Amino acid sequence: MFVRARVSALARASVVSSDRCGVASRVRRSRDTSRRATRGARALHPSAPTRGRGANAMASRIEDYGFIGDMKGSALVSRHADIDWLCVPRFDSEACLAALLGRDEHGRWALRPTSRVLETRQRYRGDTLVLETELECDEGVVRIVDFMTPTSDRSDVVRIVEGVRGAVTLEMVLDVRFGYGASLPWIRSYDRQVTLVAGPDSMHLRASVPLTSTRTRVSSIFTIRAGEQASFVATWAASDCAAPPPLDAGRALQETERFWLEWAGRCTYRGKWRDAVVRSLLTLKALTYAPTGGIVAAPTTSLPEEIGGVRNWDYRFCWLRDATLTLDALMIGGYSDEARAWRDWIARTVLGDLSRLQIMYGLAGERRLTEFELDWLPGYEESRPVRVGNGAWNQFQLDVYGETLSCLYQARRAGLSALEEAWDIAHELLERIESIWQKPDEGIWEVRGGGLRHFTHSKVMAWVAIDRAIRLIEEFGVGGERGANDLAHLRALRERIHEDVCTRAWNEGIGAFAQSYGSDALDASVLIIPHCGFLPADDPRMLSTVRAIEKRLVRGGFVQRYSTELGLDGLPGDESPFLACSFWLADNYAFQGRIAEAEELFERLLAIQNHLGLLAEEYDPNAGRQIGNFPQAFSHLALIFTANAIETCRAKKTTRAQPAPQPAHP
Ligand SMILES: OC[C@H]1O[C@H](O[C@H]2O[C@H](CO)[C@@H](O)[C@H](O)[C@H]2O)[C@H](O)[C@@H](O)[C@@H]1O
Repeated sequence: MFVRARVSALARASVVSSDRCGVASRVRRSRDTSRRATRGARALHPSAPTRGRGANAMASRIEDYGFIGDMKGSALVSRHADIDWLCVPRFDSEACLAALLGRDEHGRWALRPTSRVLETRQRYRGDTLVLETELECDEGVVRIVDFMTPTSDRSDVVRIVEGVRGAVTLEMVLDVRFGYGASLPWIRSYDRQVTLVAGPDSMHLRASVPLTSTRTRVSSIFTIRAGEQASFVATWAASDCAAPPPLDAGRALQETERFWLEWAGRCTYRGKWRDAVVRSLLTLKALTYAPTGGIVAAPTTSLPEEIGGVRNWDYRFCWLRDATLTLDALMIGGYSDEARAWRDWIARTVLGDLSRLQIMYGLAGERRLTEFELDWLPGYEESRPVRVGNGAWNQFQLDVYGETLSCLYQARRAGLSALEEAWDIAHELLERIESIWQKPDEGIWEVRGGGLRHFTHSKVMAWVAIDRAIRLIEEFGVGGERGANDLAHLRALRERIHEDVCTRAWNEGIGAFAQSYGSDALDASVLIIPHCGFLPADDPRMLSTVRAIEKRLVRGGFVQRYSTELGLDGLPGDESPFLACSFWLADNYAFQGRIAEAEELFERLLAIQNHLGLLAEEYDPNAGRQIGNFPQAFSHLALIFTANAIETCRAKKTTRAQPAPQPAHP
C-alpha cells in the first residue's frame, strides 16, 4: 500500500542541535548550471527497466556524479539519484556507502521512481553544493534535493523529494554497509526512524514517510504529487552515543543554501569564466576539512587512472603540494580567511619538527598513512586493487619545501600578519633545503619504481624555496637583521641551483628540459618553470620545451604527464592525459602571448567538465570520459589559475612571462 507524503509532514521534525555525543566530539580531531544541465540532460534508454536501472546496478561513469559535502565528509550522487559513496564523519572515514567501488551490497542509497524513467537532469542550486536531480518518468516529474550540512558539527545527509508534475511513486532503498562495504549493520526500527549499527558506527534514518526494514536494508514506497514533499535524513553518530536529535530538513536546506551563497558571493573574480571559476572555488572549499583547515586532494579512493588497471590511489589526505596550491587558487578568488586556516594547519602539523617534513598528512595532521588493500571490493569497473591509505606518505619529494615557503610568502602578500616564529621556520627550512637539494628524490608524480632521480621539477622547486625566502626577507623584513645578514648567502645559493638546472636538466637532443638530469624523457611538470619565475615563458629553452611537449605528450588534444611507455613510473599499464598539465600548457601559451591558442585549449578543457562543472584527475580522449579520483583539487585549482592567467595576459597584451612572483605553480 502506498502512503502519500505531504508537505506538512516536514514540520513534525524538530530543530537541529548537538548532544554530548555529537559529531564534533567524535571527530578526532554555478551559478545555476542550467546551460550545462540542459547540455548534459540525457534520456535513458526507452526500454530501460521499470526502476530505471534495476537492482544491483554498477557504478555510473565518473563524470555522471555530483559531489555534496559538509566540509567534514562527503558523498557522490549519480544522475539517477543513487548515493554510491559516503564517507562520514570525515573525508577519510571508512565509507558506509561504497557501491562506487562495488555493487549494491557494498552500500548504496537509491531513490527511484517505480515507473519508467525517461530523462534525468541534474544541477547545483545556484552557487551552492545543494544538488537537484530531476527525474522525468511516465507518471510525471520529481525533484530530489540532496545536501549535507556545513553549518553544523553533525554529519547529516538530507534528501528532500519534491513533486513537480503528476503523481510519482518512488522506492527508497538504503543499503548501509559500514567499513567500506564489509559490515552489515544491525537494524532496529522505531516509528519513522531506523537505526543501523555496526561496530563503532551508527546511522539514524528519519523520514517523513513510513519506513520498512528487513535484516539487510531499509526501504519505503511512497507517492509524491506536484507540490508535495517527503524528506529523509540520515545522521551518522558513534554507536556508543544516543541518536542526535531530529533535523528540520527544510530549515537545514535554507541554512545550507545561505552558507554557500554567502561564501560564493564573496568571490572577487569577475572575469569571463566566472561560472567555471566559482564552481571550482566551491569545490575546493568543500574539500577543506573545516575542523582543522586541512585540504584533501579529492574525496575518493581508487577511482582508477586506467579503467581495469592498478593505478588506484587514496586521495583523502592532505598533500602539502596540492593543498598549498589550492590555497593559492582560493586567494585568486579573494578568500584570505582560508589562507589563515591553512597557514595555521601548517604551523600545527609540520613546523614542530621540520627535519621530518612529510609530503602528505592526515586531515588533522596524522603522519602514518599506511596503505592497504580492500580485497572484498571489486573496484570501480573492476579496477583492482582498492587501496586505503597512501604509501607515498613517506616518500622524499623535494618540491614540498618550495611549496611551503611559497605559501608562507603568498600569505604575507595577501595581507596576513606574520607568524611570530616566521624567521625560525624559514631559517630551519632553508638549512634543510640547502643540505638536501642535491639529493635525488621521488618527484611530483610520486613514482613507485625506477629508483630516486634528480627530477627537474623538484630542483626548480628547490630554487623556488630559496627565492621565496629571499622575497620574505626583502619585501617583508622577515628575520630582521638576521634575515638581512643571510641575504648574500641565499642569493648565491639561488644562483647555484639555477645554474645546476639550466646545465643538467637541459637536453639538447630532445630540445627540452628533460624529466630528470641525464634523461631523454619529457615531463609536463617542467611547464611550471615560467609560472614560478624561474625562466620567462619566451626564453628560447622554454619555447623549445613547449614545442617538444606539444609534439610528444599531447594526446587527443590534452597533455600527458610523461610517457608511460618508457616505464618511468615503475607501474604496469597506461594512464590518460592529466588535466592539470593540460591547464599548464594553456598557461604557457598565455604567457607567450599566444592568447588565442590558450583560450582554445582552455575552452577544450571546459568542454569536458561534467554537467555540474566538475573535473576528475584525468581525461581519456578516446573513450571520451573522465578518469581518476573525483572531483580533484589539482584539476580545479589549475582551472582557476588558467582563467586568471589568460585574462591577465590578455589585459597586459604581454608577450613576456607572467609578472613574478606567482604562486609556486598552478
Ligand atoms: O601516479 C602515481 C601516484 O599517484 C598519486 O599521486 C598523484 O596524486 C597526488 C594527489 O593529487 C599528487 O600530489 C601527485 O602529484 C600525483 O602524482 C598517488 O597518490 C600516489 O600514491 C601514486 O604514487
